[in-house]
Amino acid sequence: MISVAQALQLVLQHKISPQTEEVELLQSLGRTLAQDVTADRDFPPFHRVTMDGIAVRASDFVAGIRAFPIEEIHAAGSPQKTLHHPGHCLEVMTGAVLPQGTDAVVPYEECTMHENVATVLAEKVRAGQNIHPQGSDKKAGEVLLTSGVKITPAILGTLASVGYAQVPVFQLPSVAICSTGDELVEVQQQPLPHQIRRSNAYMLAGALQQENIQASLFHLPDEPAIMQKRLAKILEAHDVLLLSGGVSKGKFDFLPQVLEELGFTPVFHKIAQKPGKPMLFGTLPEQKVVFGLPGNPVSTFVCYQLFFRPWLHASLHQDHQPASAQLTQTLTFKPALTYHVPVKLHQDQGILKATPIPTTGSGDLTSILEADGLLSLPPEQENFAAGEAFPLTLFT
Ligand SMILES: Nc1nc2c(c(=O)[nH]1)N[C@H]1C(S)=C(S)[C@@H](COP(=O)(O)OP(=O)(O)OC[C@H]3O[C@@H](n4cnc5c(N)ncnc54)[C@H](O)[C@@H]3O)O[C@H]1N2
Ligand code: MOO
Ligand SMILES: [Mg+2]
Repeated sequence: MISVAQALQLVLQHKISPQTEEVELLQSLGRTLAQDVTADRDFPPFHRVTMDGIAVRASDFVAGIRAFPIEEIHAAGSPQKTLHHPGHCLEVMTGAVLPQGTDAVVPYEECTMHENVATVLAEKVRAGQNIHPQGSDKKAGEVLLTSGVKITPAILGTLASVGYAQVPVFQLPSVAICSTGDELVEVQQQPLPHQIRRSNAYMLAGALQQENIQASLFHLPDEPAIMQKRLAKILEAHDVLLLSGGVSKGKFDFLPQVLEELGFTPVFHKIAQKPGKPMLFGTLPEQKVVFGLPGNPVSTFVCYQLFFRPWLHASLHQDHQPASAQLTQTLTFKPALTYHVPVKLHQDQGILKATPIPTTGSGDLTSILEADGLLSLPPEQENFAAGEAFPLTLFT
């Protein structure tokens, strides 16, 4: 059986290379930028006044002048004005272009204004004060955003400031989520005593919505001929199959065989991990990718977080930041499997601490309600001490 690290490496080797598309600025939130973005002009584009007050020459103040006749009032949004006479000033508003011939702004709070003369009360006025110099944040042509970043509200603002009404982003794959199993009924149905509702499909659809992907939902009965026919149809319109259930050893776990008949090339089946051991991964003709997630709800979720999400982010050229956290209590786990423990996180004196959430196993969906992520305890160890740090996967 392959290790978690080997499985991840194989999954990442099958990342796709999406095309780019342009979307409207507001539609780009949460998407992945597909191009570097440079400053179209200096940031700020002019010497920007940062306080409402008067603009003067600092040398006039140093020479002893305190009463400055006001030549004009200069609002933000007006073209640059000029100071015509030494010893005079202009009233200026925050956001205005610093008037030519001035080099300091004294706020109203440090002046008295009387009959068109501003008297400076401050003890000091130095050149450059209350001015945001042109190009001091970024110079025209400098890279502001790099391709591969996930677009946040701050990035939206930056894109707006450089004129991106349309934003180049990577196209998202079209994903079909298929639940399998004759014990499953629709959410609105009242299950019979031997049935359950097909919750995995919605959990996966929700996780994908957080990635801006609107997946299509399907259900396959445990009947190979019907499964094959439906999957062939589903594959006509989708790049990725996210399957839940039907991949283990059961007499009705038909997926591996059905996929094979559709031209499936398995990359791996089974990973040395708990939960999620029976996971199946492979490809279909036309570069389609199949994730066969084990049906137990926690296994489904864990395999989504540990393998599908990194695959998606790598395909979209997004960076991945490895994380870790310290166990707060001692654990023992003997099988030679990576043990993914759902944990609740907290900070303690700047250190991220992870407390395992009690669970009855991978069928216990409620165990991940409280969880912030998974701590992955390595297979070569049996005892895990409080205070030891392990790799952490944060849930979305
Ligand atoms: N003899 C063995 N039996 C099992 C093994 C094994 O190695 N040898 N592995 C166990 C592990 S671990 C898991 S995980 C499961 C995986 O099973 P499948 O992927 O085949 O999934 P199913 O058999 O279809 O279902 C398992 C379980 O999950 C429930 N389920 C399935 N789909 C949904 C859904 N959409 N929403 C909610 N719950 C769902 C299903 O009712 C079953 O209870 O196999 C073990 N067995
Ligand atoms: O390992 Mo299974 O994935 O625990 O239920
Ligand atoms: Mg099964």
